[in-house]
Amino acid sequence: RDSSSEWRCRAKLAVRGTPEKPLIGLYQEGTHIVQDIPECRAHHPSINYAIKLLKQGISELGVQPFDEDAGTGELRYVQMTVTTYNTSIPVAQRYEQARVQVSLVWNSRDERSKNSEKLSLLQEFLWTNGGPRSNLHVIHSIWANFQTSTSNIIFGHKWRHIGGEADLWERFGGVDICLDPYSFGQANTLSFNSLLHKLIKYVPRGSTVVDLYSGAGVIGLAIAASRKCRSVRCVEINKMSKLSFEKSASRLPPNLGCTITWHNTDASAEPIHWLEGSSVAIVDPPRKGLHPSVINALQRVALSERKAFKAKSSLTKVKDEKRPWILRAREPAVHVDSTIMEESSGIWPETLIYISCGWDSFKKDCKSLISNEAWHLENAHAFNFFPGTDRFETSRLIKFEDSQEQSLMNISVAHGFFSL
Ligand SMILES: C[S@@+](CC[C@H](N)C(=O)[O-])C[C@H]1O[C@@H](n2cnc3c(N)ncnc32)[C@H](O)[C@@H]1O
Repeated sequence: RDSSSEWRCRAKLAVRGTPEKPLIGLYQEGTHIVQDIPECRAHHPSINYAIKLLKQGISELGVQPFDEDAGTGELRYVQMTVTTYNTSIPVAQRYEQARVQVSLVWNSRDERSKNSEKLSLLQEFLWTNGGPRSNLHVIHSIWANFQTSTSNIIFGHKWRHIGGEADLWERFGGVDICLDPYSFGQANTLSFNSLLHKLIKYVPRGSTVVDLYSGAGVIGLAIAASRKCRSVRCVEINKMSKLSFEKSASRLPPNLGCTITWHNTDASAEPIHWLEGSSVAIVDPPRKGLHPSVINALQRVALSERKAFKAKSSLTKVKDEKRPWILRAREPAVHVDSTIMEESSGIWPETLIYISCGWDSFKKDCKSLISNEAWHLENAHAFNFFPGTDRFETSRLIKFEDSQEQSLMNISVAHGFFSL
C-alpha cells in the first residue's frame, strides 16, 4: 500500500467454499472463482477484521456458503461499509478505528424461510464477538438482504435491519450523509472527499444545479450546503435511495436559501427536461457511461445556448408534455426548503461536470460530447480509489465548458494528472 491512510471503505464480496473452509473475496478476473482475501491491503483493516469474525461464525455455526451452480447454500454475498464518523473518539483516531455495517445476502425469500434461524444465530455471533460488549467493538450494525434469484444480481429487494444502529453516518463534502446499505455508496471515503473538494469549486455560487445519476444525493447536498445555490435537483432511478436522501437532507443546516429536490426517475427518459433551468449539470453515471439520449440532449442544449432561436423550436416540446407518467416523474419525491421553485426556463447548462468510474465509456462519451463543437474539455482530475494495488480503478472528475465560440474546439486539459 502506498499510503497508510487510504483504504477501501465499502466492499461487496462473494461467499463460497464450505462451512469448514469459507472463502470470502472477489472473483478472479474473467471467472466466478472466488479469490479469498483475508488480509486485503486495499480494504480498511476493520473490514478485514469483520471478515475474520464472519468466517469464524460460518464455521462454528455450520453456515453453508452459496453454491452458484446448484443454487444451494445460505450465505451468498456480504457487503461491508465503514463509518469513520465516531464522535466519541478524537478526530485523529476516527479513520483507523472505524466500524463496519455488515449486510448479509441470504439465500431465502425472507426471514420466515426455514433456514432463517441460522441467520439469527450468525447475527448473534457477530454482535457478541464484534459488538459493544466484545473486546474489539468493530461491528456497527447488521443487515440482512434476501435474494434467491439465479442471476448475477447481488442484492434482492427485501432488506431487514437486524442488529446495532439502523443508520450509518459518514461525513462527505462537509455534510452528514446517511449510508444505507441499499443505496449506492462510494468505496473510498478519503478519495471521494478529495474529489468533492475539487468538484465544489467548479460550481459558481448562485448556480442552479442538476445532479443526474445522483444516488442518495451526496454530491447535490454537498453543493447545496457550500455554494449558495438557488436550486439543486437530484435525479436517481433507485427508489430506495429516497430514504437515504431524506435522512441526509434532514441534517443540512437550516435556511440555506436553496431549493433542493430529489426525483425518482430514469435520467435518460427525458434529459432535456432536467437540463432546462440548470446552469450546471453534474453527471455521475454507472460504469457503462451515459445513455445516448443524455449525450444527445447535452449536445443539443449546448448548441441551442448559442443559437437561441433554434432552441425554441427544438426544445419547447418538453413543455407541452401530456403523458401522465412523465409528468409524475417530474414531480419531486422529496422537496427540501419551502422556497417556491423559480421559473427558470431559458437557462441551459454552461458547465458540465462528469464523474467517471469507467475509463472506456468515458473516452467514448467524451468524444461524442466534443465532436460537434458543443462542449470543450477544460479540466480533468484523476483520483485513485484503489490505492496500493496495480488495479487500474480510479474515479475521474472532468469539467466541460459550453463552447461559446466555434474556435474553442481544441481540448485543453489544464490539470490532467492521470498517472497512478
Ligand atoms: C456511480 S453511482 C453515483 C451515485 C452518486 N453520485 C454518489 O456519488 O453517491 C450511479 C448512480 O446512478 C444510478 N442510475 C443508474 N442508471 C440510472 C438512470 N438511467 N437514471 C438515473 N439514475 C441511474 C444508480 O442507481 C447509482 O445510484
